[in-house]
Amino acid sequence: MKINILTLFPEMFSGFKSESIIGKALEKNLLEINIVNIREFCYDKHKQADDMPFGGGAGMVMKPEPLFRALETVKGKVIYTTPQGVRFNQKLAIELAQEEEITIIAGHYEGIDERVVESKVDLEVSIGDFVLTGGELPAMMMADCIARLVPGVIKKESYENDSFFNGLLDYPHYTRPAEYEGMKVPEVLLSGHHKNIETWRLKESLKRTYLRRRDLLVGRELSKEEKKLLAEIKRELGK
Ligand SMILES: CN(C)c1ccccc1CNc1ccc(C(N)=O)cn1
Repeated sequence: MKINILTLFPEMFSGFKSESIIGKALEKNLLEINIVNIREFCYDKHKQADDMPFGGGAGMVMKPEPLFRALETVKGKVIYTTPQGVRFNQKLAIELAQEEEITIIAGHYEGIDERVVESKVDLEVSIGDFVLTGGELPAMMMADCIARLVPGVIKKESYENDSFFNGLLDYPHYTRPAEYEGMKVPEVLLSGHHKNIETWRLKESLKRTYLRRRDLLVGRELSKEEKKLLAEIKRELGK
């Protein structure tokens, strides 16, 4: 899979590409992340990437020419990160991870000229209802979320236990020491009894989802076991 990111600030992506899981995945050529510097496509003397808005008003708008030129050099579905977009989520990440190549435009200033959106952008995506100085962090977040779904980037087991993978929030995690500052790890996790551990984890996931994100339970089919555990949870909570 290849992810192109068009940006005026390529240096923002150097750590993202060199460190940790993404860094290793790129080393192993499991995927490709191609950072395209929009500035290189500004052919005028002052390399102007933005200009004043027609109709007046504060702020600047990213010029269409450099973006059209930069888009000529990449392929795949074109995504534009903007507060006006559809909400990014794991489901969309999974869909995008099926693509051979995608291109993400990281906007700046007040955004990009609408003619680029109308004629080149396939999907406007928002990572949440808040405003950032630029689209680079949203682009990085989306690339991270999509990259970890590419086979080989993370171990299959941990992907299968992802929050949202089974439609529930994740269960609590513990590691050594077994007791710290007087706080003990739940006994069942030390028992080596895999079935009991699996049941405890499922119940904790259900409890957390029920308490923190009951909306996630609305659209979700519950297995017989999950229904039983949820009934236990409600009794225990006295709700
Ligand atoms: C400057 N702004 C407001 C802007 C306006 C239009 C496009 C891009 C930007 C860059 N900023 C962004 C981008 C995305 C998100 C998001 N929620 O996904 C938040 N902020």
